[in-house]
Amino acid sequence: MANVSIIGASGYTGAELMRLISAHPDLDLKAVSSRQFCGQPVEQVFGALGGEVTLSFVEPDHESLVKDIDLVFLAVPHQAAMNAVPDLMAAGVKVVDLSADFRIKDASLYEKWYVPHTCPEFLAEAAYGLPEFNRELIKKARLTANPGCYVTSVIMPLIPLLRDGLLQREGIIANSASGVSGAGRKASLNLIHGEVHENFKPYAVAGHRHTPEMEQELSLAAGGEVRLTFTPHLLPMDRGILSTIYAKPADKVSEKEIYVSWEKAFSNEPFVRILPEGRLPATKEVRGTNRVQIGLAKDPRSGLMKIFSTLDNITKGASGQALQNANLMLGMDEGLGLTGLGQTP
Ligand SMILES: NC(=O)C1=CN([C@@H]2O[C@H](COP(=O)(O)OP(=O)(O)OC[C@H]3O[C@@H](n4cnc5c(N)ncnc54)[C@H](OP(=O)(O)O)[C@@H]3O)[C@@H](O)[C@H]2O)C=CC1
Ligand SMILES: CC(=O)N[C@@H](CCC(=O)OP(=O)(O)O)C(=O)O
Repeated sequence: MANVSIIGASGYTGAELMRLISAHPDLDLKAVSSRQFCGQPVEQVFGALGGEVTLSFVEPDHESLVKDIDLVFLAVPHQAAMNAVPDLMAAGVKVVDLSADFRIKDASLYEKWYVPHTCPEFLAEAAYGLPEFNRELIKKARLTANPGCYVTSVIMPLIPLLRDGLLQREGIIANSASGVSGAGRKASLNLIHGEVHENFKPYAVAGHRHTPEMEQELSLAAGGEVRLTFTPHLLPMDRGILSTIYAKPADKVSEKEIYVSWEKAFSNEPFVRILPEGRLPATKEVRGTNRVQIGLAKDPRSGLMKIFSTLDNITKGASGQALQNANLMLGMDEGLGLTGLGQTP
């Protein structure tokens, strides 16, 4: 049994962590923070957790979030996370950070896309929390940087193919669409029902901040620089991401070779499913699960490979993956608390 706490538990990823941890056999959730709901019982804010999570929210600096705690989930916006990390490290707790603050290894690149980094001394030791490719580092880490939601959907299918030299490094295009919960639970005019419902639109087209994170991990896999074109879109749904990725195969590479590479990388991975030829992923099939589903089709006219990847942005895109990482860091079975299936219609 291990004791855990959540800083930023009144947001979407924090609430999902509470939902998942309440079904985890070996984690005891001891404290959860929110400034706006401080003092209120969790079930008053999230009715769905009634009877399961009996805690009340505390301020983010409350000692119960750290004292006798083995691992803290930081489910706060970037910058708030890096402000908290030095004290958490000094207190000797393990941390899974769901924000972007420790994902990008180069502090100047981070500053270009986000804000100046205030504790770059922790960047080198932070494990990049994609267990399918980084399991051994995560097991030993005291700080894990949980990947971005779009990033997980895009790099999961591409890493093995770039490692195996099956795709050209130039000209990869990823078009992704996300449900609105990807933007968090804060109020914002462009996220109200009247703006989002019955609407579908691209955003951040000049450059989304997940681009450098994707390029960092893909370049590592390819052993050389990868530059990709990424365009996010806002979908009128609450959860889910579907990424459609276009890539040029390396000389004469067939679909069969792509499937063989995926089989090699993922056959023992419980949370990655490669769909058989002819079947394509759909967001509902992974809703509420920790799974990524991946499909493939070759365009016979252009010769491009079309790769389709779907996940739930809140689960495998954030809190489910965070729990998978926490299980590893605490020496537990990686899949504990994460076995749920998606929806049939
Ligand atoms: N939503 C998603 O699909 C994904 C989100 N992420 C990342 O996960 C993190 C959380 O996202 P999400 O849950 O969507 O965000 P929300 O906006 O829904 O929630 C943010 C939480 O952080 C708390 N918070 C905000 N500012 C501070 C602060 N300065 N100090 C302490 N607590 C603070 C808020 O509560 P209160 O203000 O009451 O204290 C709230 O509980 C972000 O870094 C996000 O980028 C990553 C992948 C996917
Ligand atoms: C729909 C939507 O708005 N999605 C968010 C997802 C990014 C996110 O959560 O970003 P970090 O974890 O990298 O901070 C966005 O595009 O900003």
